[in-house]
Amino acid sequence: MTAISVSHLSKRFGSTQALSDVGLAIEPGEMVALIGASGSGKSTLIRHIAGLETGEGAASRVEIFGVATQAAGRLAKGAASRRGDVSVIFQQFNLVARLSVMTNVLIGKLGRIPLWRGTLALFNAAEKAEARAALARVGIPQVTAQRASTLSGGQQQRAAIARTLVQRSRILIADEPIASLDPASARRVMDVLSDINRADGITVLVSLHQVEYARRYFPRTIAMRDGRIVFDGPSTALTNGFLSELYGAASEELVLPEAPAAPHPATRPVPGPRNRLGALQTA
Ligand SMILES: Nc1ncnc2c1ncn2[C@@H]1O[C@H](COP(=O)(O)OP(=O)(O)OP(=O)(O)O)[C@@H](O)[C@H]1O
Repeated sequence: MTAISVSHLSKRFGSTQALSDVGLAIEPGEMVALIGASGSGKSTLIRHIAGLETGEGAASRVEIFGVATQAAGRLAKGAASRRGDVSVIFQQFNLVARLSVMTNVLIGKLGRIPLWRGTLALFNAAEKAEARAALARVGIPQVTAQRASTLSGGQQQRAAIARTLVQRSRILIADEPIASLDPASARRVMDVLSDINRADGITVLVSLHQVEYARRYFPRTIAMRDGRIVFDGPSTALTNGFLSELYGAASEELVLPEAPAAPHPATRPVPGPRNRLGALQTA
């Protein structure tokens, strides 16, 4: 059964056509990159898949594991119960700053931020052990008792991933999770996402600006431009030459300057000097 199915999804904001007849299908256990220049519609598509917005048009439809979460511009009955299957990590605002990391992770058990905020008393020992194990799994066991506001950007992303593990969602969607991270932190976050995809079979969809990360970590890439999907296939096909064909001048936003048009740079060093994150070093 398909994990994420989107068909004929369109969305307009005023005069901006943010999504135009978008269709895609992602199978369980896939790890898929969603790339595109700024404003191409990545976040809007993610919000629709997550059930945070509804599309337009009689034929528009989003299904999660075969169950419609929205159709013809309306949230479907039972959509709320499907939300637990999908965790979304945003670039910022993933954690409640003044709560401990532990509490933030345990919030995954509730699926929402509790009104009572700030107490661990409602969780039992097994749940706390699960949260600790999740934090160890993402490589930050030492921050368990710290306030979320004290974490670095990369640690915040990893704590958000730990919360997803505790929530036991079958689909993890991350919207630009590495956009504001230094290259080493970005790689750690990507390594954690790869690990939970491979080891736990969690379906992972990640939006990115930088195609180098898509090539390195994702077997499949979906590329958007002006609200449309312009490519959906193996990331190895996204050579710099092909990206230039797809995006024209906008490809500069996606490709490291001077990066080689290698089919799979994971096997080759990338000598590109800097992108907006800084120097991207090879692993
Ligand atoms: N709530 C909104 N109101 C008006 N316009 C919006 C709204 N949300 C998105 N848009 C517009 O829709 C288009 C797609 O935006 P979206 O945020 O999906 O792009 P994106 O690919 O995620 O960009 P970025 O990489 O910069 O985050 C943009 O032109 C944006 O300005």
